[in-house]
Amino acid sequence: MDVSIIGSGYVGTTVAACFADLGHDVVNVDVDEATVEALNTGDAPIHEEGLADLVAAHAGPDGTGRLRATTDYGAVLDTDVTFLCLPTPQRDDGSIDRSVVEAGAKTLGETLAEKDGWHTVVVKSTVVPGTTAETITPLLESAAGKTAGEAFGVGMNPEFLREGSAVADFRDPDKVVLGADDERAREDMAAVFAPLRERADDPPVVETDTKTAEMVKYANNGFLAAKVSLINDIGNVCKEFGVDAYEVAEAIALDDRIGAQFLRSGLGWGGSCFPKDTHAITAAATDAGYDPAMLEAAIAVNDRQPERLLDLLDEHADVTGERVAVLGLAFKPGTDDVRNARALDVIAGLRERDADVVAYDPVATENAREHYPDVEYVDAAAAALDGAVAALVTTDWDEFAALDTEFDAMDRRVVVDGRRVVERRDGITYEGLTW
Ligand SMILES: NC(=O)c1ccc[n+]([C@@H]2O[C@H](COP(=O)([O-])OP(=O)(O)OC[C@H]3O[C@@H](n4cnc5c(N)ncnc54)[C@H](O)[C@@H]3O)[C@@H](O)[C@H]2O)c1
Ligand SMILES: O=c1ccn([C@@H]2O[C@H](COP(=O)(O)OP(=O)(O)O[C@H]3O[C@H](CO)[C@@H](O)[C@H](O)[C@H]3O)[C@@H](O)[C@H]2O)c(=O)[nH]1
Repeated sequence: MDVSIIGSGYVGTTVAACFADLGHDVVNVDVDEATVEALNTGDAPIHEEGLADLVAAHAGPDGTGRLRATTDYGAVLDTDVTFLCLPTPQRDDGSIDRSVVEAGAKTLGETLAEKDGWHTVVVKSTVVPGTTAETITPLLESAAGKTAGEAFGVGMNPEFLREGSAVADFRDPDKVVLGADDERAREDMAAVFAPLRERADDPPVVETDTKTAEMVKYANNGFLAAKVSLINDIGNVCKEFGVDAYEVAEAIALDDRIGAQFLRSGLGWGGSCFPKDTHAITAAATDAGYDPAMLEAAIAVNDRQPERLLDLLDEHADVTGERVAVLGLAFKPGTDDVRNARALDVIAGLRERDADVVAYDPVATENAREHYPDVEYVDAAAAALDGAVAALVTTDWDEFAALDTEFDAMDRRVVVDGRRVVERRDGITYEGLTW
């Protein structure tokens, strides 16, 4: 099929490259010229495992020609289905900012005014329940001067990929959720996903309406964020009793009803999704008249983990005017993304204590520099540890587990681990956040 993707960020680029790989002809539309140029030369505009190879295979001069990019919305006219993959960030009050996705829908609608024949628009952005039917569809209708269900169809297909394993997640999904308010839109979405179903060994497909599909996405992220907050809450209790939360987690994971995933306690969740999505659904629920106590508690527990790490540091070192190493800047390993990274909160706390922060991350330094330009960034963990009075472990990169004699270069060997990466050992004053 001919597929267009509006927005070529983490989701749009991954989905576009994967759709091209499934045999579709795909065009990415993005307002950012550098992104478009990168794709058209066969380069991935973002860092994701396996994405560079896929983009090189299908875009650029040496590609199959099945993937291209443009800044011109007119490109959607030659396609059958358009996926909206535009950002839906958080406003200051926590609620969802729909301005970009609305602007994109309006331009798309104006473009579809010129389309002869049927077209299906699929919202892939994460939007609060009701947005597709009550905001996007009317916007498309008024901009196109056409009626949904007659001239075009609208669907909602939430995305569950994780950063760092986005391509693998897309190729082997736990489920595909197809929300539609009319049958033809549903058929078009099913046709786009048909080759994936074949290749991925028939993952479960949930067919529903757009509002339920929207809610499934928030329920998924809310549940996972709350699961991590619950294990963090339990971990904090464990720490009070001198019990190892990881040993406890291993035992409870044997109960099938609990499961083994998302039980790594520590510094908490960051990233571009859990923080904004828990806030957005909490704000939307409150607005609708319901107080979502569990989701609010999940956010509250998460917000205090960085300060708990710093409290542990205070027990072992006065860091005023002292060099402190921060190991890890990305919100999780495998990505250069620092959006809502817990490390940024930890750095803020260290600066409040007038510490000299020296930070290291294998790939996220440049992104962190935008937040803290005057922090000292080094290109190896050993260089960060050299002369430091304490080290804080803030991202669970594998390479931190291999650190050993590098600790000898510290001025005082205090290690406060927020991610359970470093082994407790002789010669080091070691504190784990929940163990
Ligand atoms: N990042 C993830 O892991 C992830 C996973 C699942 C769902 N989501 C959801 O998917 C949506 C997109 O997220 P993302 O992380 O890919 O965003 P992103 O910020 O990485 O990318 C958005 C892209 O849209 C482009 N853009 C902005 N305005 C535009 C416009 N008017 N027309 C065309 N292009 C425009 C930007 O230049 C950028 O390339 C969000 O709703 C997010 O919550 C994200
Ligand atoms: O046991 C765990 C698991 C995760 N985390 C933290 O939780 C955050 C989120 O991790 P993860 O879910 O792996 O990454 P994301 O890329 O943010 O993916 C989430 O957010 C995406 C955007 O909505 C969804 O598509 C994914 O399904 C959902 O997992 C990170 O800070 C992790 O360090 C923990 O602290 N302990």
